Amino acid sequence: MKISVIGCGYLGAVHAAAMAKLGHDVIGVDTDPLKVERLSRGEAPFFEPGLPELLREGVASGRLRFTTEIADAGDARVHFLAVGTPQMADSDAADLRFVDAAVASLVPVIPDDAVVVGKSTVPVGTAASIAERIRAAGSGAEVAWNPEFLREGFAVADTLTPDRIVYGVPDGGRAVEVLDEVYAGPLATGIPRLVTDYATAELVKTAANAFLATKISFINAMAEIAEVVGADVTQLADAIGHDARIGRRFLNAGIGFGGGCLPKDIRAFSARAEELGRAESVAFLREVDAINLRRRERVVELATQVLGGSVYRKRIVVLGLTFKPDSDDVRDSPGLDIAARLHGLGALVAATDPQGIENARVRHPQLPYEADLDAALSDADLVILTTEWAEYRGLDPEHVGELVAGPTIIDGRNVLDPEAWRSAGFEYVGLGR
Ligand SMILES: NC(=O)c1ccc[n+]([C@@H]2O[C@H](COP(=O)([O-])OP(=O)(O)OC[C@H]3O[C@@H](n4cnc5c(N)ncnc54)[C@H](O)[C@@H]3O)[C@@H](O)[C@H]2O)c1
Ligand SMILES: O=c1ccn([C@@H]2O[C@H](COP(=O)(O)OP(=O)(O)O[C@H]3O[C@H](CO)[C@@H](O)[C@H](O)[C@H]3O)[C@@H](O)[C@H]2O)c(=O)[nH]1
Repeated sequence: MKISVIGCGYLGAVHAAAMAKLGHDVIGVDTDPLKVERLSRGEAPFFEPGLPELLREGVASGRLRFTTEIADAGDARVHFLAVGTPQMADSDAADLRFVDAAVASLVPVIPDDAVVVGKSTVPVGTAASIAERIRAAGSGAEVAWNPEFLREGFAVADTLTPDRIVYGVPDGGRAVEVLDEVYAGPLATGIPRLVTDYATAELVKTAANAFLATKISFINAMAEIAEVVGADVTQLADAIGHDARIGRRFLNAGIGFGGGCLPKDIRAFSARAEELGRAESVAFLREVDAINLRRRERVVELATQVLGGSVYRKRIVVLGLTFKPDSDDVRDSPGLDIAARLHGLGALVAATDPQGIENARVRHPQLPYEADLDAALSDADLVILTTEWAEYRGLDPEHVGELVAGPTIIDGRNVLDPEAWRSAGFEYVGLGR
């Protein structure tokens, strides 16, 4: 089937390449000419494991093309909307200007039998209002909402073999049939598919991210208590996680969640609930956000403590600037935020990351970056692990001990073996343990 994907960022580029892998004829549309140029050469414009191979394969097969011209996508049967929905600069609400612009550019170039499929994460009510706009413009194109649940770092596998596929569709339309054809490959393997209305589909996505964020803040709240009484939050998580009703996943306490999704999505949900007169229904999400942001302050507090009362002029190496490993994404990254806070307090920060330095530099040009890990560690008074990249988890404490000036490490993700670091002469500080 001929498919277009509008917006080729972390979500859209992967979706476009995955649709080509499923055998479809795909055109990706993005307003950023540099991104389109790189994608057209089969190169990934960001770091995502497995994506370069998929892009190269798709472009070489002739089934995957990219353009800046929306008109080039006019003859596609299905148009996936995958543009960004960031937080507004001056409020918690989602900024829908890219969605609005994408729809406005699309409507004049598509025929009446086209299906416009939203994948971006939007406030509940958006799909219905887009459908209304399309009708008002005199187009017969149908709108469906098909939220995306991929995780960065696992985006390719999550797209090709998702846990579930959700369609929000209008009654009596053709979208279900068309989407079943798009996803025939994954559906044939037995992946659950749920068909519902627009509002439910939009809320499924928002609710999923709200639940995940709540789970992380719950365990971080337990970490705050554990810190006071000398308990170990990782053992607590293991113990409660054995209860299948609770589950161990997403119970890793540490410096909290970041990224281009969970933080802005819970805030947008709160803002939308307020508009709907239901602020109190999700008031707990404000607390989830507050607990999460407190973890960053806590790390600065711990750094100050272990350095004898001040970080001023102390050499601190921050290991990890991306919001999670196996991604170059630094949007709302706790590690980068902590590095910037410490720098602001006069610490001599060495900020390092295997993939994120380039993006971090754009957001925080004032920070000193050091790409070489050993050079970053040299003469440090304090090491802080902020992103659990494999190379940081696998650090040899003896080797690090030879490089640093002061053997103290704050394990912001609780992923290191405290005993191994203590035996190498380090003061090991975990979060909530
Ligand atoms: N990143 C993820 O892991 C992920 C997962 C699930 C859902 N989402 C949701 O998907 C959406 C996109 O997120 P992202 O992380 O890919 O964002 P992104 O910023 O990486 O990508 C958005 C892309 O859209 C392009 N764009 C903006 N306006 C356009 C227009 N009018 N026409 C064509 N292209 C346009 C931008 O140039 C950019 O390349 C968001 O709603 C997000 O919440 C993201
Ligand atoms: O136990 C945990 C698990 C995660 N995190 C942090 O939470 C953040 C988000 O992690 P993750 O959810 O794996 O990353 P994303 O790629 O942002 O994916 C989330 O956001 C996407 C965009 O909406 C959704 O599609 C995914 O389903 C949802 O998991 C990261 O900073 C992690 O370090 C923790 O602190 N503790």
